[in-house]
Amino acid sequence: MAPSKLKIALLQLGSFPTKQAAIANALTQIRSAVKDKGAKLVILPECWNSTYSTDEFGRSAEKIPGGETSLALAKIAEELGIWLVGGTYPEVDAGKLYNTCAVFGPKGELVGKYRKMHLFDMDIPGICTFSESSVLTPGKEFLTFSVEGLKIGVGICYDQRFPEFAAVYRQLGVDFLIFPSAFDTYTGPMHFELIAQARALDNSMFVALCAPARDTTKDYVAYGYSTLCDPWGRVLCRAGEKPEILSAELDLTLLEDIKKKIPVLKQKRNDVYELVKKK
Ligand SMILES: NC(=O)CC(=O)C(=O)O
Repeated sequence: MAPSKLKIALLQLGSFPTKQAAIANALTQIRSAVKDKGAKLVILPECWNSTYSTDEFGRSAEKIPGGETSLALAKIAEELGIWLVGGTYPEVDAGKLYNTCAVFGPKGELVGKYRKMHLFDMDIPGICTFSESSVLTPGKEFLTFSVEGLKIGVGICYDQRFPEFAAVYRQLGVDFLIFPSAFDTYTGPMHFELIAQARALDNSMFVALCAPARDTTKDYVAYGYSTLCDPWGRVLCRAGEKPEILSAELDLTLLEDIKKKIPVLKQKRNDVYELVKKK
């Protein structure tokens, strides 16, 4: 029988002047999440090993697998025997750049990679203008994997704004949707927690948003406030602005509980409307 609990940790990582220093810090935090908090699944934030900027993507991009970040993450996943959702770092493949999340299993194997599907093109004059689509190529593939019977899906930050995206993962049988994320300090307070709760409740699933810590010396100031919601849409825990290990135990019995008590997933009117995943 599949276990009814799963210990996880969201690492809200601070920023560092070099990629090597960011990797060294991530390895220290991963060890602590596993050894001190007992996490079996560890999640890293969006763009945790470089500056989040369109100029930087090309400079720090690497091959996945094979690049230095992937090698370090694969090694620590194997050493600790954990599942590791490696946050995101820029990937280069056949001359194209992607914002990619690599997932590693307990033998250090690459379980799969997910490339951000919806690129972050926001224009709020005087506050935040960002155009990922000016340098990045969007992904097209969903990524799912299972940990102790729990089916998990991966999205990245801006993807969470698209309800259909999470609904497709629901159709694929996903019960835990993970988004490495880096909202800014304008949209973060308005939308971050609201979206996490909405996606969790819409789909009767756990939702984790794992963000970098706030660093006000950067051009793009990440909001922080990594958040975990349960299938009832309740916030189970949230971080503050600073670096933090946010650890939690998922009570997997809540999945069946809400599906039984509020059976909206069974009551979709597919005779009237329908969501279709292409391919
Ligand atoms: N950084 C993102 O991809 C998205 C974001 O910050 C927002 O939607 O707001």
